Amino acid sequence: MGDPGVTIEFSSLTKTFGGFAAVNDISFSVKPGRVTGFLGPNGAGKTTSLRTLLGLVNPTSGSATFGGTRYRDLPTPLTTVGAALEAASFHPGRSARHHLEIYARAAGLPLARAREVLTLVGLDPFVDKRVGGYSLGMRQRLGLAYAMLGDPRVLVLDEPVNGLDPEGIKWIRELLRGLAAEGRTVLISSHLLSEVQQTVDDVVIISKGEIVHEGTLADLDTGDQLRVHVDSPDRAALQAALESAGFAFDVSRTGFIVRDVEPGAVGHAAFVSGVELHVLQRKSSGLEERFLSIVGGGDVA
Ligand SMILES: Nc1ncnc2c1ncn2[C@@H]1O[C@H](COP(=O)(O)OP(=O)(O)OP(=O)(O)O)[C@@H](O)[C@H]1O
Repeated sequence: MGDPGVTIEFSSLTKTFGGFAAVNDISFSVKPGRVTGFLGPNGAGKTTSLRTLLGLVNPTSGSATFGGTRYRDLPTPLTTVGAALEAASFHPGRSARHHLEIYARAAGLPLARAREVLTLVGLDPFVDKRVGGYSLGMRQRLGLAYAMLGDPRVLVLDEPVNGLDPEGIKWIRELLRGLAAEGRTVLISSHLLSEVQQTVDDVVIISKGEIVHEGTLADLDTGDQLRVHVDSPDRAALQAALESAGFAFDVSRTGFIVRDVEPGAVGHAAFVSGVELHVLQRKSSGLEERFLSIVGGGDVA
């Protein structure tokens, strides 16, 4: 795109509703050229943060800006920021093309742009169908088409993967990665890390209105704890072997989960104690588990 791109800045943003802090003093930035996942359980404060960013809610204190400019002060909002906050907010009686032509006209864009973005999101066969008959996944695509209308440098999408089938998830992943590769800033929210983990470069995790983690997806991965599942026909002997090796472990229904060691070390400890093993396995990456441990289970609304 040949420009430096736009950084989204949340700076000490707080939003209270009648004394309750839905968002409490959050600060983070979202860089251009990357897809950033804004993650947290239901009720964590994601939507409130995004609505404040888009000027739909006034902050109690602090700010959320696009390179220092508030949404409402942007000279041409539709060509700077494309947003999709709710999948279901389109009039059911109108067609997708009708909707987008109205928005295109209001923004002074060529009407043909409506058809172009509908084609981009794969709704071409349905452009003249009433939106009322659309599935949730189709409404998601329509929301994305609306967001893309002004060919914006920034995309802000609330739960864009929700309602999409596996093929749709793969499609949106490729689309968003392509848009970021063009130097755009892409911010997407989700309550599940697993839903967006193949899409995002960076993650910002919010829980109970506060930022509890900010970094690359890779940071989150390497922070993962190494765990080994081990079991023996003689569990008492295995437990004694683990204790004498000084390992930290938990007893599980299916044996023992040993923490912070390689499988080889566990196997060796069993071998020197003469204990037969029938399970010796590194536990899977557990990125989602790490996410859940960071959000501390969160208050699920
Ligand atoms: N207008 C409002 N008045 C009072 N409380 C609100 C209002 N909007 C949000 N809240 C509360 O603020 C908290 C954060 O809500 P928010 O919708 O931002 O969370 P979220 O992370 O987007 O969750 P979800 O994924 O369920 O939308 C919740 O406890 C919610 O009940």
